[in-house]
Order: sequence, then C-alpha cells, then structure tokens
Amino acid sequence: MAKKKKTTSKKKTPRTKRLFVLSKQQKVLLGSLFMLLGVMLLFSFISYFFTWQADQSELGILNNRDAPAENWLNKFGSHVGNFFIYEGFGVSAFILAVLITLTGAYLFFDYAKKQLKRFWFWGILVMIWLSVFFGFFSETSSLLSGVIGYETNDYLQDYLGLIGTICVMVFLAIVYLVLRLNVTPDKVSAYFKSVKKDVASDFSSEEDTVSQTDYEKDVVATLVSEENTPSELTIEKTVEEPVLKSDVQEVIASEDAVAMEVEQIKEEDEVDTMSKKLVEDFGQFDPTLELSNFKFPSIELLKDYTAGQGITINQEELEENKNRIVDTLSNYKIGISNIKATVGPTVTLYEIVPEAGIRISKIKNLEDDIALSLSALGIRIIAPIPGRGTIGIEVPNKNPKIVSMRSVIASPKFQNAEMELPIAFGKTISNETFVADLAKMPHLLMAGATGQGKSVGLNAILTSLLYKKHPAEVKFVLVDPKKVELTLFNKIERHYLAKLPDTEEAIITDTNKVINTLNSLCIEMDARYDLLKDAMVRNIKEYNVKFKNRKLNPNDGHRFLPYIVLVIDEFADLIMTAGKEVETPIARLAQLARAIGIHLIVATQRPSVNVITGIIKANFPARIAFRVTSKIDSRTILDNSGADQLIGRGDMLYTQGNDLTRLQCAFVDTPEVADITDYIGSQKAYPDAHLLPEYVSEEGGTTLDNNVDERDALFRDAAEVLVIAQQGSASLLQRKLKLGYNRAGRIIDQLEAAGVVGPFEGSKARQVLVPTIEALNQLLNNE
Ligand SMILES: Nc1ncnc2c1ncn2[C@@H]1O[C@H](COP(=O)(O)OP(=O)(O)OP(=O)(O)O)[C@@H](O)[C@H]1O
Repeated sequence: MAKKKKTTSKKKTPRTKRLFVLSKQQKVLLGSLFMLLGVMLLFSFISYFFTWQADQSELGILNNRDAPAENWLNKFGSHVGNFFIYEGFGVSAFILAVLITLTGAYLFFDYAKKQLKRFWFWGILVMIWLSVFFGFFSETSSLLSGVIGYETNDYLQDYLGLIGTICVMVFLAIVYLVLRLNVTPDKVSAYFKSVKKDVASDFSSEEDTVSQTDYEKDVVATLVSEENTPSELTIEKTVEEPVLKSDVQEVIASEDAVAMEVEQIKEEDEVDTMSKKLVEDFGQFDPTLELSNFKFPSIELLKDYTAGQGITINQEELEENKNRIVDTLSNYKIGISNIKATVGPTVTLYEIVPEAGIRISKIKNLEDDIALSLSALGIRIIAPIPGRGTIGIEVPNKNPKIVSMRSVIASPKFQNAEMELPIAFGKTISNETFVADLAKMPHLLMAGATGQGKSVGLNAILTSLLYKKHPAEVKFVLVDPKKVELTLFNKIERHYLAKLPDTEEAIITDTNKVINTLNSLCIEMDARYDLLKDAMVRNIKEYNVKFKNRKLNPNDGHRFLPYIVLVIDEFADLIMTAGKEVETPIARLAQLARAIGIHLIVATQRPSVNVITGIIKANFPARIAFRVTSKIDSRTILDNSGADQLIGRGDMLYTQGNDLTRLQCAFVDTPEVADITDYIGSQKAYPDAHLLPEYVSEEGGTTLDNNVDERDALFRDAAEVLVIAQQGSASLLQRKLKLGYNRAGRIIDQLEAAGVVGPFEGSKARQVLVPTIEALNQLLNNE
C-alpha cells in the first residue's frame, strides 16, 4: 500500500510543482484573492445562521435582481451559505472558509507549502467527520450537520446501527488523535499526572481518581517490565519502533515525501531519549567495571634521585662560561649586546643578543670554535631561537642532575593533564616538566646510539601510561627482539598487554610472530574502522563516548575500544631480517591507525636510511633523538643536525613538526619498573591478555587438514563441550577440560576442519555448526 501511495505521489509531484511555480507578484495577487474569498465566506457563513430561514423562504431570490437577500453578503452570501452549510457540511463548513483564508495567507507571505497541504488533508477529513458527527443531532438543528453529514450518518446507521456508527466515529477520532496530534497513552497519563499534582486538592471526583490510578498502574507495569529486560533488548526495541512509526506516518502523509524529513528527526530523538533512559536506569557504561578495584601504582614506588640535590646554580661556572663565550666571539669580531643564562638539569642555555649588523650564519659557523674554547662536548647553537629573537648556546653543566621519573609523574602538569595518552618525557632546558599526548603525535620514532638512554626512554613512556590509564583503556603490544629490555612487563600481561590468540608469551621476540602481529593489528584496524563507520563517528574518542552513553548496541558487534600502543624496541633488527614484510604493515598502520586509536612507538639504534625508510619516516611526525654518532644519523632522524652534539644519558631532542625541543629524559631504573609491574601484576587481572584478531599467514600457519588420526585425544570431549554450550571458544575448552591455551587452540582448529565449529570471527566466539549431540555423533561416526 505504501508503495502504491508513493508512486501516486511521485506522479503528482511534477504537476503540483508546475502549478506552484509562480512569480512573487502572482503569489501576492493570488494570496490576497484567496484571503478575501475566505473572509467573504466567513462572513457569509456567520450571517447565514441568522438569515437562512428568511432567505430560504424567498425562493428564487437568486434569479430576481430586485429581491434583496437578508445575508450580509446578499445573494452571494445566501447562496454559498446554502450550498456549503445547508446542503453541504453544516457548521463544519467554517473549516473550509478557514482553509481558503489560510491558503491565501500562505501564498501572500510565501510560506512553505508542505504544511498547507497537510492542513488541507486533515482539515477536509475533520470537516467530514464533524458533519457526520453532528448528523446524530440533526433532529435538533438541521444546520449543524448539513445534508451531507446527515445523509452519511443516516446511511451508516442503516447499515451499522447506532452503536456501530458510534464505534466507527470513535475509531476515526482515535486515528486523528494518534496520527495527527501524536497523542499516546503515555502522554495522556503524563498529562493526568501533572494535572493531578497541580490540582490535587480540587481533584475530588472518585471516578476520575480510579481511572487515573489505572493509568498509573499501567505505566508502572511497563516500567517494571522494561527494567527486567536486558539492556540490549530494550535497545533493539527502540531501533524498531521509530521505523515502524515513520512508515505509518509516511503512508498517511503520502501527499509528499517531505514528511520523511520531519520523522527522521523524531527517530533520532527517540533513540536519544532511549539511550538517555538506559543511562538513567543503568548509568553510563563503565569500561573499568570488571577491574573496578584496580589501584594505580603509588608514586612511592618511584625513587627520588634528586632528593636533596635540586637544581643548584653554580655561579662560578656560569661566569666562567659566559666569559669564554664573549671572548671567543670577540676573537671573531662579534660583539654581544646582552647575554642571559637559563640553567636546566643537564645543560645551561646562554641566550645572546648580538650587536646590530652581525650575521647569524657567522655565529652558527663558530660552533666548533666555541666548543673548543669552552672545552666541552655537546655544545649546540640555535641560531636564532624561534620566536625569541636571540641566539642560543647550550652548554652542558659540569654536574648534570638526574631528572627522576618520580618528579615528572608527581608534577601538576602531568597529574592534571587532560590528554588521551599523556606521556611525561622529562624536563625542558628551563626545568619545566614536558608532557605530550601520544594520541596527538600520533606515532613516535625514537633513535639513539647504544647506551644513550633509549630503553630508559621507552620505560619512561610506558610508566607514564601505567600511572595514568586503567587496564581497560590502553593495551600494549610489545616487540622486543633483544629479548631483555621489556621482559619486566610480562607481569602485567593480563592487565595491559595484547597478544595473538595462539601465542603463549605476550612479549614478542620472534620476527615471524612480529609479522603476524602487525598484520593482525591491520585486521583490528580495519574492524575498528567498520565499527566507527557504523557508529557514524570520526574517531575512537567519539566512538567510546557514544558507547559509554549506551548509544551503540553490543549485539551489533560494538564494544569499548581500548587504545593500543605498539612498541618496537629494535626496529633495525626487524627490518634487516624481514624487510618489506615488516615495513608494509607498519607503514599501513602508521598511515591509517591514528583515528582508531592504534599508536606506534618505534625505536632503533641505527637511524640509517635503509632502516628508517622514506615511507616510514613520512608517517612518523613525532621523533625523538638521543645522542647519535654522526651528523648524517641526526639528519635521518630529525631532518636536522644536533643529535650528534647531545651529551648522552637521556639528553634528547624532541620534534613534532618543525621545532626542536631539548629535553632531559626522565630516569626510571629497572628495579623501579619491576616494582610497578609487581604492584600491578599482584592485583586481580582479566582472564587473559587482550586478544588481537587471528592472522593466518599465507604460507603455513594453521593447517585445516581434517586428518582423523592426528586428532587430539580430547577431540571428542571438546566437541561435546562446545556443542552443549553452543559456543565455539578456546577459553571455554581451557576451563572445562583444563587445557593449556595452545592445546585448546589446536583442538579448535581440528574442530573447524571437521566442520563442528565455524571459522575465526575476530573477538567473537566461533559459531557452532552442529546443533545437538546426536547430530555430532552422526557427523563424527560417518567420517
Ligand atoms: N634519563 C637518564 N638520566 C640519567 N641517566 C640515564 C638516562 N637514560 C639513560 N641513562 C644512563 O645510560 C645508561 C644506558 O641507558 P639505556 O640502557 O637506556 O641505553 P640504550 O640506548 O637503551 O642502550 P642499548 O641500545 O644498548 O639498549 C643507563 O644505564 C643509565 O645509567
């Protein structure tokens, strides 16, 4: 039916359009004509009620020009009144006059016609209904219903009887109330409730009270039944309801397709209110609920290396250095008008303002000479310091201070950081804590010669995240080909680490596994993009907010998405052994993974061009350089020299675009990391590490040979467990049959080959293809 209506409305549209393509002037003229006609009708109708008897008795007045009529609009009024009221629709003919006036007003003021069409549609229906309704009272006054109303009413009564006719009329009235005025039982009860509150004292009629309580009971009953149903079900209901409703409305308002526009807005509203209701009933979704008692590590676990030290300013050293700088420059005939020193933890920055007319490049070229005269390594000249209008000379302090992780973690800057993935790298040259958001970087490349502080830097990054993010919010994928650096994090495997389903160790040390993991992350990335598309959001942050507000249905595959941070400790080693196989997925992830919350941190000892290839470099805007051995290496990593002049031991340069910032990396020692991971590891954990989607490499991988002889001894038991539970998950087998993960995984593969369970479906459990134990017996006995 809906389709039929649609096609008719389609056919009508061009004609209607042609009719309404009027110039502004035409609209004004036509509008005033209609308005005046409407007003004339109104006057005619009103006066008809007083004059109709007189005029009607003078039959033939229309033809006789000399015989005046009593109606205010004379013969015209008398005639139209007679036609529309007496022979037509009775009192309800006024609706017609109002509709014509309204049409005039709409044309005159050039309002949208969509609304007008609706007025006409419903107006005519109401007019007919009223005249038929007044047909019941036509005995009292024949003018009330008009001939049409009376006859129709009489006709209906002849066939349906009085009660039947009343029922039909009541039903039509309900149709009008529901479709046009959107009246629903809920609204009526809500209205009654408010009325009850307002005039509680005046509300004494017993009958009314009884009916009201009935309403209340109904409402309470529906609320209770809603509370008892699981949240998912309620969501489904909400999704369905508006669709049905809009269908009905579309049919009714079939005159034009515009009704759809209005309904769409309503549909959203309803989902909104439903999710609000869910949030009101169950609260926002809390991803941390499963580990709600999780305690973040305390600051006491970190050592305070600076205790009692502080930054001491060695006046003598400062004076000495200043004099040497001034002397060296004056040897080259460079005068200084001003000099200022900022003492940092490991280096002091001398900012000089050269006298007018000195070329900056001249000072820059004197780098080595100044270093020689100061007899110090690690002099770096910044000419000019961006945005300061001065030239900076960084000179290492004789007694560098360690920046302890404790001091940066405890700093208000880190504690109050409103960032997605805050990282406290260390302190700047002016002794300020430097905090950056990994989510904004969005990927970080780290290089530095051996022993210059890379591993400490990685630990500082991971520690920062451990101090700020709940295990539900962030997961690490750790790649450590050196096999020693990240081992400590094994203890927090079931809290913070993510791994491939069929692996035992979460920390990846084997190149082949790295390739599988990277490809698996690509699968996860694609899956997350699908979820984002489905949820109509642009990034993981918006997605998670929507999920927390219960606007996304977990039954549709939606889930809370934790950030995933991939850390690769020695990239050179990987790229040398696996080349393109590693480079391609890394480049893909780096290019696309930003919006869906996968962030990469890649560290390498050898920042040469064959390790940090163009494609990798282009996708890692944030870079950190510890001390490197040559200017070329420095250029490879930073696109700038400078890293070769660092002093090591955590002295680093950070860039996230153009500016280079010199930082002293925070120092966190292995025992401290061990304490933190022990502390977290000793708390209640998830049953397993966060599982990444399975990736089966083309060559080898899982074989799906259905070889009956090679089946596991517990194959049949496992099949029965899964068929009874109708859930194809390896962890279920592990629990029920007390198996290790690998063995359970192998059995699942064998079950898949035998056709008992379906293929791997990401994080969802596999489908069980055999419905009953009998069917299973039949399947296995026939093999
Ligand atoms: N931020 C820092 N503050 C003070 N000392 C540091 C800092 N970072 C590193 N060091 C010192 O330098 C040593 C080597 O650091 P680290 O192990 O991080 O180097 P690396 O670059 O990882 O070396 P490799 O590549 O050989 O693993 C540390 O044991 C420590 O003594």
